[in-house]
Amino acid sequence: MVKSNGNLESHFQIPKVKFTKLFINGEFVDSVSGNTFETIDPRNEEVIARIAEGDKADIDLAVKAAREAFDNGPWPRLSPMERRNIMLKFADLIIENAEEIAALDAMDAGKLFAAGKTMDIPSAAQFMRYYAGAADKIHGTTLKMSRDIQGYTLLEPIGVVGHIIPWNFPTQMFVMKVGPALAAGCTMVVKPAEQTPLSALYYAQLAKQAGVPDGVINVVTGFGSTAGAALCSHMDVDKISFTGSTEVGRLVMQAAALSNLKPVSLELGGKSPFIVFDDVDVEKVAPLAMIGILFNKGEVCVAGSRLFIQEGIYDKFVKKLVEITKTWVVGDPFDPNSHQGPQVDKKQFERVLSYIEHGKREGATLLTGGNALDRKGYFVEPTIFTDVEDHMIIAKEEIFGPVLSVMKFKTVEEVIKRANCTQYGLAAGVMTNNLNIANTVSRSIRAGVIWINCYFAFDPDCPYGGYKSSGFERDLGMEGLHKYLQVKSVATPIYNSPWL
Ligand SMILES: NC(=O)c1ccc[n+]([C@@H]2O[C@H](COP(=O)([O-])OP(=O)(O)OC[C@H]3O[C@@H](n4cnc5c(N)ncnc54)[C@H](O)[C@@H]3O)[C@@H](O)[C@H]2O)c1
Repeated sequence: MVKSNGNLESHFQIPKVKFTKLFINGEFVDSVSGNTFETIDPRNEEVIARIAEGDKADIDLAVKAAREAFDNGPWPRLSPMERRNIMLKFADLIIENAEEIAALDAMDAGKLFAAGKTMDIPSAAQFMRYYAGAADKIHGTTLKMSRDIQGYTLLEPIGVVGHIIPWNFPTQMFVMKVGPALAAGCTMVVKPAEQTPLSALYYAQLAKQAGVPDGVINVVTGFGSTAGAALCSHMDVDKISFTGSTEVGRLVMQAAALSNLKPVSLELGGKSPFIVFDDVDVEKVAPLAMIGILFNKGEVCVAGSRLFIQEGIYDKFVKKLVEITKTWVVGDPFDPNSHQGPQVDKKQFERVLSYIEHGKREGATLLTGGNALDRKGYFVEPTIFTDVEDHMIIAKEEIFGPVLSVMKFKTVEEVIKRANCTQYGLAAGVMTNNLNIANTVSRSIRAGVIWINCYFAFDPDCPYGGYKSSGFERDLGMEGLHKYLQVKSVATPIYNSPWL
C-alpha cells in the first residue's frame, strides 16, 4: 500500500459550498426549528458547511408541497414528451456541472474526484436520459375480457414518493431514484444521508433550472431517526423508496405499514461472494477481485467481500492479491494518483477498524493491511484476511470497508452452499471459462445480480436489487420505473350494457 501525499489544491479548485438549506417548493429555506448540523470532510476531519437540520415539521411542509404539486400541479399533467424534454435538459445540466458535483461528493463522501467526474456523474446523466426516454413509452395493455366487454389498463403515477438514500453513492442514488419517479409523473421528497447532503441540494437547483416545476422535487436534509422516520410514517406519502442498511430497512417497512400502509421498496445490504474457479487466468482475475472489494473504499453494497478461491490456484491467487495491495495508493481523493480515499465518516472508520479487530480475535490470518493511516482523516489500509471460516463475523456481517475475507473451496457444490449461507442475497461474481459451471452457479446462487467473468457491470437497463435480507423490488431498468406506477383496469361493454 502506498500513501499519497498529493496536494489537492494543485489539482483542483475546491468549490465554495453554496447550498446548505432545505429545498422545498422550489426554494431554499431554513429549517422550521432553525437547527443546523455539520457536514465533515473525511479527508481532514474539518467542517465543510453547516446544513439545515430538517425534522418532522419540515417533512410536513415538503410533503404538502409535493402533494399539491401532484394533485393540482402541472407535472403529472404534462404530456410525456414534455416531461421527457425537461429530463433531458436535466441530464445535460448534470454533465455541464460534472466537475462541481464530483468535487462536492469528494469532499462530502471521500469519493475519488476523478472517478466521480468520469464515471459517477456521467452514469447519473445516463440514468436520467434512460428514464427520459422511457417517459413517453409508459403504456398499459388492452384486455381480452368475456361477455362483450372491452378492457384496458392505464399506468398512472403512484403519487407522492419519499426517497431515502445512503451516503456511498450520493449522486447516482439521487438520480436512480428521482429519474424514474419523474418519468412516471410522480412528485417527491428526497431525504439524503446526513453524511452527504451536498450533492442532493445541488441537484435540486439543477432540476429547477431544467424546468422541473416547483414542488415536484423537494429535498429535506437531516437525520434518519427524525426526518427519515417522519417521511416513512407520513399519511400523505404514497410510496417509500429506500436504499440503506437492512436494519433501518426493517424500521422503514414497519413505519410504512403502521401509517397508511404505503408500499415500500428496499435496496439493502450485502455480503457478496466473488467465486474463482481453477481454470481462470490469475493475472487477469486477481486485479478484478481486488477492485471487487476496494472500489469506492469498500463502501459498496455489492462489494465482493467474500472471496472464494478454488484450491488448485489458491496460493498463486493470494500471492497476486498481496502484490496488488503493494501498489494500491490510499490518499486524498482529489489526488489523481489515489486509488482509494477515506471512509465516509468517523463512525464508519471506527466500524471498519473494529471488524478488523474481530477478524484477528476470531483467528483469521491478517495477510496485509489492518491499520488506519497515520494521518488526519479516515483512511484505512486495504486489508486481506485468509483462513476465514464461514461462521466468523467478518464472513457474515457487512463491513462496508476495504476488508476482504478469503476462503478456499474444493467443489462446485461446496461453494454454492457456502456462498448461499448468508442472510444477504444482493450480488455474486463467478469467474470461470467453463460454461456449465457458470450456468450452474449463477442459477444456484440466491442473489439479485450475478456477474459472470465481470464485476460491477452496471447499466441503466439492468435491474438491480436483492433477494433475502438484501431487500425487494428493483432500481434501474424498466422494473425501476414500474414501482412508481399504479395499474388501473378500465372495463366497458362494447355494445349495450347488460348491467343497465
Ligand atoms: N442495495 C443497494 O442498492 C444499496 C446501495 C447502497 C447502499 N446500500 C446499503 O446501505 C448501507 C449503508 O448506508 P447507510 O449507512 O447510509 O445506511 P442507513 O440505513 O444507516 O441509512 C440510509 C438512509 O436511511 C436514513 N435513516 C436512518 N434511520 C432511519 C429511520 N429510522 N427511518 C427512515 N430513514 C432512516 C438515513 O438518514 C439515510 O438517509 C449498507 O448496508 C449498504 O449495503 C444498499
